[in-house]
Amino acid sequence: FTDPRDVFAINSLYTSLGYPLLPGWVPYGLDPCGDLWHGVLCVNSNVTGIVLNDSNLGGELSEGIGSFASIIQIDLSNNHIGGGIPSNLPVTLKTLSLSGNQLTGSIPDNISSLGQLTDLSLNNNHLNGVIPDAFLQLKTLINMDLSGNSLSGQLPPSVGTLSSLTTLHLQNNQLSGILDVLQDLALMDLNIENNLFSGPIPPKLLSIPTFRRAGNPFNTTIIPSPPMISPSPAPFELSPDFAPSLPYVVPPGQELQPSGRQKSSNSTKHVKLIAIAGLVSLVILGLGVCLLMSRFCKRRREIQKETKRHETYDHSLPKAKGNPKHDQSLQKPYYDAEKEAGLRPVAGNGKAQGRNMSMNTSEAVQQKDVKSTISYTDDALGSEMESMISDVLPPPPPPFLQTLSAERMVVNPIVLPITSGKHAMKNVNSAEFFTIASLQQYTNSFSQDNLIGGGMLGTVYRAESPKKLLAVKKLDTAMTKRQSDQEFVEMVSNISKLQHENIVKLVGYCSEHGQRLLVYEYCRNGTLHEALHLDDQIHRKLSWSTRVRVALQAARALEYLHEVCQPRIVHLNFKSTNVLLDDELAVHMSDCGLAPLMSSDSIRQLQGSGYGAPELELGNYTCQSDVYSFGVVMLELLTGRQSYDRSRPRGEQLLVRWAIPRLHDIDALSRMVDPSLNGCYPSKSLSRFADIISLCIQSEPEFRPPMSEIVQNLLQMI
Ligand SMILES: Nc1ncnc2c1ncn2[C@@H]1O[C@H](COP(=O)(O)OP(=O)(O)OP(=O)(O)O)[C@@H](O)[C@H]1O
Repeated sequence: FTDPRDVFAINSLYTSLGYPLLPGWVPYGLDPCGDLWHGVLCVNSNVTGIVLNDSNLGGELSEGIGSFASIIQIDLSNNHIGGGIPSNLPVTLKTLSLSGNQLTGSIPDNISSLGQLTDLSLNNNHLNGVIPDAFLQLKTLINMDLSGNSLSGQLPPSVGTLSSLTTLHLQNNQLSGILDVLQDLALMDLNIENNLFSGPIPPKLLSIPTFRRAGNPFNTTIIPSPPMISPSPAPFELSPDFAPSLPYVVPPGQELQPSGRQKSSNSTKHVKLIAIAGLVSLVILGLGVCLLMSRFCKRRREIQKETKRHETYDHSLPKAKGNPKHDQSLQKPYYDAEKEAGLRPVAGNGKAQGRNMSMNTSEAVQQKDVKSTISYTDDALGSEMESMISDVLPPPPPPFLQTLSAERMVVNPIVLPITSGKHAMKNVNSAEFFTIASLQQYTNSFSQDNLIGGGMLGTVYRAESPKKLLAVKKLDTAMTKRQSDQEFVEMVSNISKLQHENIVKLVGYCSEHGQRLLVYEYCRNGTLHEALHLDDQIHRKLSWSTRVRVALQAARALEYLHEVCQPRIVHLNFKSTNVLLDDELAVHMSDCGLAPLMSSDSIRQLQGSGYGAPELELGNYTCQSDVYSFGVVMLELLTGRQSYDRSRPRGEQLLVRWAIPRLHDIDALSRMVDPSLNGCYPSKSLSRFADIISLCIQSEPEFRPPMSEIVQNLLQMI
């Protein structure tokens, strides 16, 4: 008979996976080895492996798998397993492959106990949080793949002790910091693409046979080496993170030497290649500058024409802009500024023009302030010029064809438009373009301290810009890769047009180095989910009338998307975590206009969360699907229960299923009200609230009322 510890472990796994149909497997089976369960490898009476990759498994992994006595291989890759990674993995494991699932949460600390592990594949899941500092004992680990998740933070120091590691894949995460910790590893294959690593790249990494690193904002710091002032100096030394995007030209006859102390021919070749790439970038940049300048000239001519027209036909000023006086004051500064700055459209060298531009002090200060976050309006030519100058030709002097002095020189990170496609690097409607460097600065390199939370689409950070507090949503690359640059900018453009007091305002966006981020106004009081289920202090403030008001404001936001916007917008992810609250507990709905990013997987996840309307299962969703989700949020407000709560008894886990039969029975209804309200609600109001819910959560979408009707009903209650 199979070892009882293995029997217990495999049965608990079978249960948590939801008893999938697998040849030979039976619930509570006693002899998986003897009964030849499919995918179960045994030696005598011990389970040594479970290999069920690509088996269409769902459910979750159970903590019980820690009981396997001598298992050495678990391969459950390419299934649909959700939930977290168990915190007590069997210590005998050599291979753990959970890639291509829907695992969430963070990598557990207890991987530190897997002292015999050789292969770890957790790639292509939804893991988030930092990589734990838990690799000290993993001396036998050869291959590690954590790519395609939402891992953030810096690489922990113990990664540097993985002495057997040859393959490390970390691409498509949100990892940040420097790479020093990797420099002494015996890596043959390193992929760190599409993260937020910053430079400099340790020189040793450049000799890794396969080293892929695109899509990281490595800084462009150029630091001449100490030998510059020593008796036998190298001509100059470039930091090895000398990115192709840095416009630099190698002076003839001079040799580039990587900042590593030994000069290997390999790395010299590398640097030469990089220098050539730099030259190409220079040409592209030059062309870009000319293009921008010619655009600027064209725009200026247009504005001059427009102004003339306005001067002649004052009545043609748009009414919305208020009185003509105000409009004049709007127009004047940029002409004055232009005059004072001595700016004239010159088709020639925009660089020199930018540098020679004389500015009065306030303009200079203004230019400094707007370096990364320049506000762009069609009217603000001066601002556009500043934007061009600071985006394309940032001070200090551009490093074009420039020989380095013996002094230490640091060129601030230059973010060039080349990698971002022609649609990026521009403000879109009211949304400012942010550089990734500026967002890094505002979020302290996307530090854990600034991490607010994360969801299906990405991770949200608190960002302190000089102007105000912001929330930066760093979109998961796995979610955004389906969208082209143009589609992304169009999406930003659409979101930026949403203007409603109950919808979170999009302040700006960033699309650089393969990363896409959305920048929103910051809401201080968290989400309705937190207020209802996590934060006792705010929960106490949620009186009945406050709840009705919250419902009304959320309803108004959805009404706006469905019935005011043209074309109408389906939110598709309406839930209490997307109802943000401000200091006055007023609603600011988030994630509006992000439906184009939702994959079928995320929609499936939505269903599991208890908010998804039944028709989502068939891939159909309309505004009426939002109405259903709205009904679920109203249920949360009424009951104080979560839409799906695993900790409750089976029949009560799914809020809708539990609530439906109770909504029409007065006694049952009063019993289901959030106990924290202590009976403080008008019973008439309660039953009207329940009636609206019943209408919203009907399974037939066409029977659900439009949001405007719900708004009216809620208004009457108030
Ligand atoms: N503008 C904001 N101001 C303050 N906090 C915010 C803001 N936007 C999001 N958050 C916080 O970040 C958390 C994560 O938000 P996000 O939208 O990424 O995930 P979610 O809505 O919880 O889940 P999902 O994206 O899967 O629907 C939210 O729960 C909220 O606490």
